[in-house]
Amino acid sequence: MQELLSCTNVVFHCAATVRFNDSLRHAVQLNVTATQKLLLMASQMPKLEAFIHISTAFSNCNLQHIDEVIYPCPVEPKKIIDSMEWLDDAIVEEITPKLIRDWPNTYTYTKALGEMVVHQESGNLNIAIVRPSIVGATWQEPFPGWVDNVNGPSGLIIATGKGFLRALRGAPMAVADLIPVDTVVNLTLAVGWYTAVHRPKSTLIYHCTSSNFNPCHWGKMGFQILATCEKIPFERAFRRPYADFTTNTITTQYQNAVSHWAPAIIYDLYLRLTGRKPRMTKLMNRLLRTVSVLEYFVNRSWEWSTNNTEMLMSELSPEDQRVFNFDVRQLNWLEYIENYVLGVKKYLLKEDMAGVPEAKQHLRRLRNIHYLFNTALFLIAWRLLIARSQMARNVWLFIVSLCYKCISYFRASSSLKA
Ligand SMILES: CCCCCCCCCCCCCCCCCCCCCCCCCCCCCC(=O)SCCNC(=O)CCNC(=O)[C@H](O)C(C)(C)COP(=O)(O)OP(=O)(O)OC[C@H]1O[C@@H](n2cnc3c(N)ncnc32)[C@H](O)[C@@H]1OP(=O)(O)O
Ligand SMILES: NC(=O)C1=CN([C@@H]2O[C@H](COP(=O)(O)OP(=O)(O)OC[C@H]3O[C@@H](n4cnc5c(N)ncnc54)[C@H](OP(=O)(O)O)[C@@H]3O)[C@@H](O)[C@H]2O)C=CC1
Repeated sequence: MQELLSCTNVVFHCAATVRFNDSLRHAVQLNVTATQKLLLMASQMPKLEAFIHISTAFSNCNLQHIDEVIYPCPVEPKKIIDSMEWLDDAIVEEITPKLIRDWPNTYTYTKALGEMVVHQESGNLNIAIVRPSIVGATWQEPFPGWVDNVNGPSGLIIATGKGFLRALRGAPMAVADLIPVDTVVNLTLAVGWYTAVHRPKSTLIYHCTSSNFNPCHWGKMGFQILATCEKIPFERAFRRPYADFTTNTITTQYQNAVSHWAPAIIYDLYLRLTGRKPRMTKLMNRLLRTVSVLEYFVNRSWEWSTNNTEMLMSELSPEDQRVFNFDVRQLNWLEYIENYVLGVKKYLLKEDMAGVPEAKQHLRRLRNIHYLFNTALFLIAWRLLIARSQMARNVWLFIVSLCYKCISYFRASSSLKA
């Protein structure tokens, strides 16, 4: 502690819980109280030049247009911190929806409270806040496509590529504000420099977002994910990668029943019959729970102003603009998404490119199974219908006699020609 206090020049405060479903108590402890404690610690660092707090562009996701300012919270963070000390878990759980109001989860809510704490308790510290949007794999450094966790889109890319995720409730034309992690790091370092050297009078907030500079939509992103998974498939896929966006509750429920639950149940039945432990319904349950917490962000578009970020870009020398590049206008989304999917394959799934021919062969086998299964299903349904309905029987007899007549006609005409 003594060494940290006496030697630290710049604090980059990234630690947080990013789980959307964390209990309010835990999220407050990590995202609000810990921020307060770190500020207190920072105030005892004589050599400190700058304190950079990492928040999220979604800390005010209850608003549609978000400026680079701190918005007031409905309840004072100090009151929330105090109440967590004496309320028991059951009561905290009960009052959570009332406290978080129109924030979709405890994560975004406590990140907003964390910003307010930074604002209120900055004292004489030289502070800035960086708000990244949805952090994705690297764009350039150390190499394209590097990723090390399943947060944000990465987990859903795996689920899509492996053929588990077939439908996602989302708006294909909604803005997908993804930002590569190396861009976030470059901007954060540049903010550290600017805050330490220029010492702005007030706390500046920097939006680290892409949509203002180079917008992309979920439809385009989803399309490129599928195209890459088709070109360079993941190994041992459950089904061929195919997915679509659904737009209302009924189609979502239909897709969940037919495309998610039915194959999982059938596969588990097959596992049971072959003496193995069923696992697909459990996995599907987990996937759909994950999808349900993420889909809020795929159904809406936000606008973030980026005046401070643009100002910072113009303050950097041409050499620093190159080294600490955060200008996403140069980013080619299709190339980026392809590298992202390949990065997921390599760094998360630990799959080698040498396995691609076998993975393609596996997809061809899955396609044949799919055709066979559909044909069998159709024949069974048709047989049942014929057994029960006179009209279906008549249609069937009509089709059979028509086929018979056609065959007789072609036979007769070919023997006449001979
Ligand atoms: C007109 C044009 C038409 C065009 C049409 C074209 C059509 C084209 C076709 C469309 C194709 C569609 C393809 C779809 C492709 C998908 C791409 C879309 C992705 C969208 C993603 C949006 C993400 C938005 C995120 C916004 C974030 C805001 C930014 C931030 O500040 S926060 C950081 C982000 N935080 C997270 O992501 C955390 C999320 N995780 C959680 O909240 C929790 O972990 C949980 C998921 C709720 C689960 O919690 P539990 O308590 O149940 O368990 P635990 O946490 O222990 O985890 C259990 C296991 O689950 C794994 N896991 C965790 N997160 C994910 C995840 N994101 N995805 C998958 N799996 C996850 C975790 O690893 C555990 O696994 P285990 O260790 O093996 O048990
Ligand atoms: N991922 C995203 O899309 C976005 C993330 N952010 C923000 O970026 C920051 C980093 O997030 P991300 O990298 O995605 O998340 P991770 O969960 O990967 O990283 C969180 C970090 O916090 C540390 N941490 C968690 N709990 C504690 C604790 N009690 N004491 C000390 N350290 C702790 C973790 O350390 P350890 O590894 O040792 O557990 C880890 O290094 C967060 O502030 C998040 O809000 C903002 C916008 C988007």
